[in-house]
Amino acid sequence: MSQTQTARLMDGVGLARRIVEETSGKATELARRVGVTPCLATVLVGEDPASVTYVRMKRARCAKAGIESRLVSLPAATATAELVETLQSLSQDAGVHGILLQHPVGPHIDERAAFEAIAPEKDVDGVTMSSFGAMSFGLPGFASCTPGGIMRLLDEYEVDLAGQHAVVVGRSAILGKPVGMLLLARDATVTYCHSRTTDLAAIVHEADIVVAAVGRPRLIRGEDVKPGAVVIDAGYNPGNVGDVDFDTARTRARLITPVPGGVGPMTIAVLLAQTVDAASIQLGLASR
Ligand SMILES: Nc1nc(=O)c2c([nH]1)NC[C@@H]1CN(c3ccc(C(=O)N[C@@H](CCC(=O)O)C(=O)O)cc3)C=[N+]21
Repeated sequence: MSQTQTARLMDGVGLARRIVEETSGKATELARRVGVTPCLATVLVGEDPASVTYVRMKRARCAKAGIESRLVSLPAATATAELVETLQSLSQDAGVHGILLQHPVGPHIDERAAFEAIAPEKDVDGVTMSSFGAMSFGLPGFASCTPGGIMRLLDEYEVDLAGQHAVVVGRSAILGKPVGMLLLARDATVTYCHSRTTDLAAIVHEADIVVAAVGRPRLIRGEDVKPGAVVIDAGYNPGNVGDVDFDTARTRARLITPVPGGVGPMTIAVLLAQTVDAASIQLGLASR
């Protein structure tokens, strides 16, 4: 008899919806108490079609949640100094509670310098060194949205992390690296893999939890997955294709996130939640 198992899906759409509803309630309460609508400023450099789509999705979700969204569109040729000035002025604008600089910004811009121009208290996307450091040390601050969303999904499905081997494939500043730190903070045993890793498949095969975050379509295949593992696909390749070969991986995994409908909606939900939290803190209605 064939023993093909099918993983349970981790539903990012449903959980994101609940987080956005709760966030919307908090935004309404804030407006009622102090007459202020939480405001997220999104800075977009250039007109990369994928970025334009993501920014549109984020703004639509803000509107639904009662969050004001301010779009600052800059030409692709914008210099680092100009972008830094824009982010500094948004950082000083009392009407703006959260700032998101859409990544990537183009090769001629020093993206790190730009991120660092975001005031930590408005860094609702968790991209600054200050946010990364705070998160790594377990201090108050905002986590990067995708890592934050992944942790909420793992908690929703009651995945035990302590002592478990978590393999993170990818080491980007706002996804792979921080999700590894969050898993470590929960006592997982964390291995980072990346483009220079020798025998990726063998390491992934040892994982109780796999987080795929490299931007290589369907890199992680079913045969690489240890039977019973939890598979989180944080890839967002063109055409809504993840970093995991879903059809083969789901026959071995215990739990798996689909793309679309897994990590993506959670990223936006965490962004909105952190924007309202930032507003509450800035308005003196909550502490860090
Ligand atoms: N500073 C910065 N912060 C980010 O968080 C950030 C960024 N830059 N640059 C680009 C990536 C990508 N990203 C996604 C967000 C939502 C979906 C999402 O919701 N996707 C839907 C499908 C999308 C659709 O329906 O077309 C899903 O997976 O179900 C995907 C990708 C955030 N990013």
